[in-house]
Amino acid sequence: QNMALYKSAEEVLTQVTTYKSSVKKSLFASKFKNPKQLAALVMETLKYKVILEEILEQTKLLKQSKGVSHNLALFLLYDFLIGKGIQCGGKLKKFVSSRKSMLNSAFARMKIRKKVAKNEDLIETKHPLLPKYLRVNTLTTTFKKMVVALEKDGYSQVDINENEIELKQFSVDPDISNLLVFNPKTDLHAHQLYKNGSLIFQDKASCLSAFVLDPAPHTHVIDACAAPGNKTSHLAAIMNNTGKLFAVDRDRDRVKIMERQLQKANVQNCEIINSDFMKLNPTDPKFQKVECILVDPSCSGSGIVSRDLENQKDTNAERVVYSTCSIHQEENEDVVKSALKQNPFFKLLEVMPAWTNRGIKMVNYETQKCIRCDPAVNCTNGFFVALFLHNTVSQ
Ligand SMILES: C[S@@+](CC[C@H](N)C(=O)[O-])C[C@H]1O[C@@H](n2cnc3c(N)ncnc32)[C@H](O)[C@@H]1O
Repeated sequence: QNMALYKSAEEVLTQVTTYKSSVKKSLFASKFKNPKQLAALVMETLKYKVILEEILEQTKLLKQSKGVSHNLALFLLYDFLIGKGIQCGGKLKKFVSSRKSMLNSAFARMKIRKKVAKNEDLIETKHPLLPKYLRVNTLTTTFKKMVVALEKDGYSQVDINENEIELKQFSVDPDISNLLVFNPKTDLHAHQLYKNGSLIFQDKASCLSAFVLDPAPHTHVIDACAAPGNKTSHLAAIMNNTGKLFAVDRDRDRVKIMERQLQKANVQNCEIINSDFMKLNPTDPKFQKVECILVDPSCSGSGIVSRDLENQKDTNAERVVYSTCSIHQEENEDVVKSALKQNPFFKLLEVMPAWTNRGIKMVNYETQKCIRCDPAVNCTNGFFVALFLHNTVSQ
């Protein structure tokens, strides 16, 4: 009895760790008869996940288990060591109780090592700090001038792992041009180079969208969900203020912020359009030369991409980037799949082949051509980027 509790918790965690859903959504979708009990077990176990993983590793528990998965073992360990005790009988209870002393002593050793008396003190509340990324705005300065200015100010350029950068040091990002990496505690908000628009705070993940779209100089580009304009000014920098940028956003307040930001960044090739992108008329003559579109919506629940791409039957769009700051498959690969289904005249192009963290492969769809970012793996915020190319365009 109550074996179903652990099995349901295992299902929830598997959904979450394979990026299929969020904790809340998969708890909600679970059919387990006592949702409160399930939620409590899942949430409590997640709090201790890091140390439970350590115990799993040290005791090599999974090597001795038949039919107990990694995720299931986490819940059993939580309940046995920290929670209410194992809440079921049968195989699972036996699995744990026959290893009682080994587990208890591994847990005791860990507490001594970490110098904690209470279980609560084992909870990892601190997320690892991400490095601070600043993009050099080539519309107001050059990369060389920026390096000289920073060095003059006591910063030294280093060539080390992004996690090891100290205060007053910076490195050049190996993937994205004109991106500098600083220690997480660096604060340049009061610095002249930030105030005059030469340095723009922009996480590496967020720089990937414009970098991947990579519009050639003189092209016409739509940034469909543009405010507050970080990617817009990045696009303008890549195009060196040539061609034409349409920065669209439906939120008036955010558009106002964008106006200021674009001015500060010396963006000169941009027309701001305060509108729902879906309501734009794709046959409007002013969009006829549009070749590239960047879609960076706050939430893809609206299925915005599929319809965006459909709209493009009437324009000349060749390259479309879809990016999100979500790690969930339903907002990423699932959206890409349905966009491709509805728009067979677009195909996926491989984004940054050397990037190892790829999109989740889906049957019949090459979603591994997309890329993902993960705080733990890539030292950036969570992110997803897909690049679509019109079939008629050669790569
Ligand atoms: C993630 S933010 C964009 C961030 C921006 N690309 C940047 O890098 O600074 C999403 C934006 O999409 C806008 N948005 C969402 N749906 C939209 C739609 N249908 N038409 C226009 N803007 C939309 C929101 O108002 C919000 O400002």
